[in-house]
Amino acid sequence: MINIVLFGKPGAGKGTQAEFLKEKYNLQHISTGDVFRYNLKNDTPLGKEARVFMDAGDLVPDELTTKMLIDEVNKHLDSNGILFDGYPRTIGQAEALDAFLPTIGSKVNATVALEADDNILVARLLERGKTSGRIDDQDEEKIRNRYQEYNEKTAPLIGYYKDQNKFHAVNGIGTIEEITERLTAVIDNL
Ligand SMILES: Nc1ncnc2c1ncn2[C@@H]1O[C@H](COP(=O)(O)OP(=O)(O)O)[C@@H](O)[C@H]1O
Repeated sequence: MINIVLFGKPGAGKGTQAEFLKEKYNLQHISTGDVFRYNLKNDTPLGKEARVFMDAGDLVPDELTTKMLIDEVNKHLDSNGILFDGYPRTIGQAEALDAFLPTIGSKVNATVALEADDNILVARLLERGKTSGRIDDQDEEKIRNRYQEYNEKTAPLIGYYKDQNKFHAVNGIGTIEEITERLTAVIDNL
């Protein structure tokens, strides 16, 4: 398996790029945000637990998130590899992933980050909020809170993966095609 972590702030374009990368490299795309939203919509026990955190723009606690993630990975053990989108988002989650993947004979091969300026990203999210129906995209305060969560809890992962020589960053500003090309240039060189 080749496992790639797609990394970036809220609104950086991870979901958009994941659609292209999963096709190109025949990877299974796992978006924790999408799995949570599915559970919210269907009002499952997991959805009920996650809702209060998600609606506020807070991270869902690690234990709940990691359990869900492992369940998802276990559904796709026969895949060519996994494109992780939205996980890990804390050092605890990264450590959990590094503990879990070897148990299925696998590892994180690389982390690829989409970089963009906060002001551009906040504007993108507010625009998305007009049509997506996502509560967490409709209120600037909730968006700012997601950035605070990112800065406090997720940004330290850059150092975590740099220490493992697995961190690659690309410029996330440009057309969708330009950014896909930058990402594929990195992945093709792994
Ligand atoms: N790995 C994770 N750990 C904790 N919470 C998560 C994780 N992934 C998603 N969530 C929850 O789902 C929400 C939406 O996730 P996502 O669609 O990836 O958001 P964004 O567009 O902000 O990057 C997050 O704000 C958070 O509440």
